[in-house]
Amino acid sequence: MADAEAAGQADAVLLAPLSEDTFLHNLHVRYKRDIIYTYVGNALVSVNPCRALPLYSAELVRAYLARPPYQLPPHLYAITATAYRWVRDRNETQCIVITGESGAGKTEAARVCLQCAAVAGEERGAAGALTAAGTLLEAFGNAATALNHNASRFVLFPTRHTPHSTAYV
Ligand SMILES: Nc1ncnc2c1ncn2[C@@H]1O[C@H](COP(=O)(O)OP(=O)(O)OP(=O)(O)O)[C@@H](O)[C@H]1O
Repeated sequence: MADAEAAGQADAVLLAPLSEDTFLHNLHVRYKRDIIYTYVGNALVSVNPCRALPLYSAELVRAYLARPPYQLPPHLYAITATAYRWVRDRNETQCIVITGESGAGKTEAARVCLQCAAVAGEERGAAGALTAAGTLLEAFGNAATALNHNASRFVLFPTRHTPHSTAYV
């Protein structure tokens, strides 16, 4: 229980009182424990850790795919798994909107979402191919700026088509 409290509130909507101060304090508490994802209702806030954290694996993708939303801690996998289920089960096109200032981690977040979708679709080698394609595009289209040593200087509009004939962006 004390541990859960020390980890902050997983969904900022449940903060009492909810204010800018308590919201930022909650993100800070979680960030100090390497918990970079926090829900705000059905949106996800991600804080750039600026270092590699052991938060990503195919096993974890499968765990998020196997559970309903909100049963596991906030994660990009939960967002992507929910979108994937809507594509698979309801044949509805889904769009994941990722926004933030330069260097916030949008490109990394998009990569995580696409890798999750590749694992979800059981496409062998797709996750690796996506990473390789991203690295190649970034070699031509990225540059260092004051805010980000690897800033995207081009527009990337990844669209993933599934056997269900819907696009996954
Ligand atoms: N989840 C993460 N884990 C570890 N490092 C990260 C993560 N997200 C971002 N970073 C680090 O921050 C850097 C900047 O992230 P990224 O390029 O994704 O930002 P961006 O929002 O796409 O920036 P820009 O709009 O300038 O292109 C990355 O090169 C990486 O070093």
